[in-house]
Amino acid sequence: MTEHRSVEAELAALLPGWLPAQRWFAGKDRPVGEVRPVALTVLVEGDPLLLHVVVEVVQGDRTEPYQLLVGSRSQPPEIPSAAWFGEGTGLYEASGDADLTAVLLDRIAAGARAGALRFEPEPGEALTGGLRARPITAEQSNTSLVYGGQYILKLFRKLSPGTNKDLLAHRALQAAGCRHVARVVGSITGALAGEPATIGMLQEYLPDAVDGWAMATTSVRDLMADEDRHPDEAGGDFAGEAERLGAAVAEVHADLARALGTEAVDRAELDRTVQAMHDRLDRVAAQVPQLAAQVPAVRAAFEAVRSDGTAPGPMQYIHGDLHLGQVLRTVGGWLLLDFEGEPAAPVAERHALRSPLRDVAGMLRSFDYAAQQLLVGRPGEPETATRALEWATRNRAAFCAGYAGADGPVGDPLAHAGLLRAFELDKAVYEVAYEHANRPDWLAVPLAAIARSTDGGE
Ligand SMILES: Nc1ncnc2c1ncn2[C@@H]1O[C@H](COP(=O)(O)OP(=O)(O)O)[C@@H](O)[C@H]1O
Ligand SMILES: O=P(O)(O)O[C@H]1O[C@H](CO)[C@@H](O[C@H]2O[C@H](CO)[C@@H](O)[C@H](O)[C@H]2O)[C@H](O)[C@H]1O
Repeated sequence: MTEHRSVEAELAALLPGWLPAQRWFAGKDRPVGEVRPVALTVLVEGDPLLLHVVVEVVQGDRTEPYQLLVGSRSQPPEIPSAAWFGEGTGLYEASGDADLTAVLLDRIAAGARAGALRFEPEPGEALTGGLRARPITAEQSNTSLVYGGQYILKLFRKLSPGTNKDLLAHRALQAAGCRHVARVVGSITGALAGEPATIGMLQEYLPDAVDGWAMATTSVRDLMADEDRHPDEAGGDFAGEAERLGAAVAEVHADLARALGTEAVDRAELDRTVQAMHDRLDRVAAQVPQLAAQVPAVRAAFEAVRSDGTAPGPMQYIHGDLHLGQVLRTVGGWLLLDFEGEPAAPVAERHALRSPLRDVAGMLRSFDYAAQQLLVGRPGEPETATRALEWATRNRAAFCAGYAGADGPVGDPLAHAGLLRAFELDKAVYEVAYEHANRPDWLAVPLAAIARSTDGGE
């Protein structure tokens, strides 16, 4: 068995090289300096060994805590090579080791404790233990494990003190009787600087659900397969689903407002909102030179919000990073997932009350992405580009109609055109930074959207 002290030293040496390659690592914008293991909890003792480890990642003047599951065993497990922290070290990220991760569900079912970690079922939940887990392979900001097709456990990678917003929003919506979220059945709480901090959320798993991104991009492909048809004539038309999705988002907004409260917007708040959009634009333009040409026009769209006198409706808890990959179509309707907000946003910002129009703007951007992703790496196909725009226009309109019809807190989103446009541009600016750091090939998608919007082309 490896001594835990030497594990700490090995992790401190290996993680600065390993962390930046992880999809869920949120600090890709600057180099990793020191990585300090600050809390080790033994979950499985002996050989194999499973440790829960909290590390502090130092990047210049920024220090952020992340969690890892660290495995070690004399018989190497069958796990992807990328899970090894370094060649020949014997230490690996253990979320893919099904023999070890079973213990997490069992501990939640038992309401167990381990060091500072508290494993708890939600009140009244009787959970089935003894299930093996497989990690979800999709690109994610966190790591999720599916237990026997029954439960899904999300391990939040970047940690923050208090109840994670995803858990908080899910619990509030569930208590409000909302039919558009998956049931929360348990949680894991750790400690950060002596304060409780959510580290995991267990939910019912919906095995037959399909995510909105897969459905929408299938519809786009179907359209492209027949060049004589328009989106409303294609067999795979998505507009009915887009409209139902709009209604689901409006209902979730109404439930969040009822459950967690609202705040009226005054002039000062509107000014802060506009200033925050300018500030983000400054930060992103400094990192991504390709944005430079659009900056003046984007600024003008932000300023128009100040002068056009449209109030963004009451502020409330919102989803915060809504896109087609965050919604699941089940036989019973649409579900919204992952209420954490933008992965890069500081925790106070994620919990801040905001205009629900931001979520509408996020989803409208996503319809644009679903259409434009086909053009990534295929410039110079004007016919395809026109048809992609047609698809996006139809589905964006259907989404807004669904939202308006379900009487969400802002009524008809299109009645707030100036603000909606500003929020969409602000989101696209965020996406420019996101793509620049994570998927440079896709940078053209938000850049083209900004160009279209500021040329008055949308
Ligand atoms: N309750 C669920 N049932 C089925 N699949 C789910 C469920 N919750 C999440 N998923 C799947 O897991 C993926 C990642 O979930 P998400 O909450 O967005 O994690 P992350 O915060 O890591 O992005 C989703 O895109 C979805 O495919
Ligand atoms: O789902 P996450 O919380 O990890 O969100 C991050 O990653 C998303 C990509 O996976 C990113 O979304 C952007 O790309 C999507 C297509 O892949 C598109 O549908 C979204 O509209 C677009 O914003 C998201 O911005 C980021 O926070």
